[in-house]
Amino acid sequence: MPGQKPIKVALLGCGTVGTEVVRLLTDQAADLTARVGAPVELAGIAVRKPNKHREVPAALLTTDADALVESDVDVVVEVVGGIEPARTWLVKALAAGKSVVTANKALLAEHSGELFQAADASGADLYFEAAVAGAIPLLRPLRESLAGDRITRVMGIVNGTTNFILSGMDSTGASYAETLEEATRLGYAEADPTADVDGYDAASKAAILASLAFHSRVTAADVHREGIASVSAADIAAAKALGRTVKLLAICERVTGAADEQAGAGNGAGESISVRVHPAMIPRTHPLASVHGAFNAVFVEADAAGEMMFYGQGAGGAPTASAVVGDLVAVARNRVVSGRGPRESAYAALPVRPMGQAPTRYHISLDVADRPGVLSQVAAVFAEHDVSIAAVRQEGRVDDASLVIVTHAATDAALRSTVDKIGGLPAVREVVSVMRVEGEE
Ligand SMILES: NC(=O)C1=CN([C@@H]2O[C@H](COP(=O)(O)OP(=O)(O)OC[C@H]3O[C@@H](n4cnc5c(N)ncnc54)[C@H](O)[C@@H]3O)[C@@H](O)[C@H]2O)C=CC1
Ligand SMILES: N[C@@H](CC=O)C(=O)O
Ligand code: NA
Repeated sequence: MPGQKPIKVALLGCGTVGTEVVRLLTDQAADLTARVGAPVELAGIAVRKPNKHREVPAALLTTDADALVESDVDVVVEVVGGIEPARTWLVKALAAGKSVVTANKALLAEHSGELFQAADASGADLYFEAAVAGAIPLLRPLRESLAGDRITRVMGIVNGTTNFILSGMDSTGASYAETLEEATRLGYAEADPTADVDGYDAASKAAILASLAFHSRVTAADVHREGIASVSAADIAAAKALGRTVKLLAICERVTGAADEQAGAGNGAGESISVRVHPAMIPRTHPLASVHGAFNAVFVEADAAGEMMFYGQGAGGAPTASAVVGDLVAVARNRVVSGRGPRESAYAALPVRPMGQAPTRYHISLDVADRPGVLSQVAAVFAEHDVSIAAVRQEGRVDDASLVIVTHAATDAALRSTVDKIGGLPAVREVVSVMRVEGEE
């Protein structure tokens, strides 16, 4: 490409991901030039403390991110994280016609409308493959490859830190604190790991996935969220005893039917969506059960394509940088040919169903008095709430018994009321574990 004007890039942030972005841009410079059709040139790297970045060229470092965004760059790559000042930088860059590549799921899950509007107004590109499931190509397949199909469900493990913790607790019996410390050391956890363990990170990713899958604008506030802090060793043991394991799942489903309209949740065409993040027991034979450590995996179901599974590294500096640089190549190539990538597609505007109306299944483990009639008392409470029982297992001990009940699908509200009432029965000594069950009929 002799004589071809370089594509100038501003890099905002140089931490776990940013350092690897610089390394890939340096190591792969010749190949990237060939793929883009022009050299890709780092014009500057905005950091907070330049003396802490000996691994990148000192001449490129600046503490003035605003000036770098306003300079004559073509693309702004943001790997700082958080809402502000990232939001202001990116809106400014897009408004000025600069393309943006970001890994910032928290920002996209709250402000994608504003960012896409700014991109549309100026004709710039907004790409964010790294924001969900790190290295795994997932958003581009949803936005582009499956654009001709009708997606019905997206379900997966999208947070590496919590999967690392849950797999560790399941396989080695390591403590929660030990595994979290290790995940932070390996660069998987967010700057504030409560975003991971409390499910905020997965909820942001679920919002992004649901928006793309269902052509609707879903924000993090629309996502029902439960983290893993309440998952106990007893839950893991109860799961194991029944051939199951516990995973933090992000589930985005298209829900159809007259029930939606009756509940005032539909869109007039009988469709709504359910978007939720919570721990769930899945069978050990389910493909998601074999996803260990910080790996991510996402199942996508579509009418014509059927079932697909995307699997790979969802966190860590180098894997995430792979997705960032892949997006950078795409937006740079678009600029070379004066083209544009796909825009936001939120035309379907499907409403999000409240969690209370979402159909789920429960696994309930109880410590009960071992005397005649207890099982029928418990069963009566299920019947009263119209919750159907799929399986019961009872193991007697000297003067008490362990009772495990698995339900059929029922609304979350009905299941919660059932568990509350059962906990108050005199014959029930303790509700040992309550967890949703996914991945089985
Ligand atoms: N680490 C991972 O595995 C993944 C991270 N991400 C996302 O990538 C982004 C970056 O993550 P990490 O690299 O892990 O974070 P990090 O905390 O390692 O790096 C962020 C960098 O931004 C710098 N920074 C903060 N405020 C700044 C400011 N005002 N001006 C200039 N620089 C500033 C910090 O000093 C730090 O070096 C986040 O949005 C994160 O959610 C996405 C997927 C995976
Ligand atoms: N903290 C996140 C990093 C990637 O998004 C995770 O643990 O998955
Ligand atoms: Na990805």
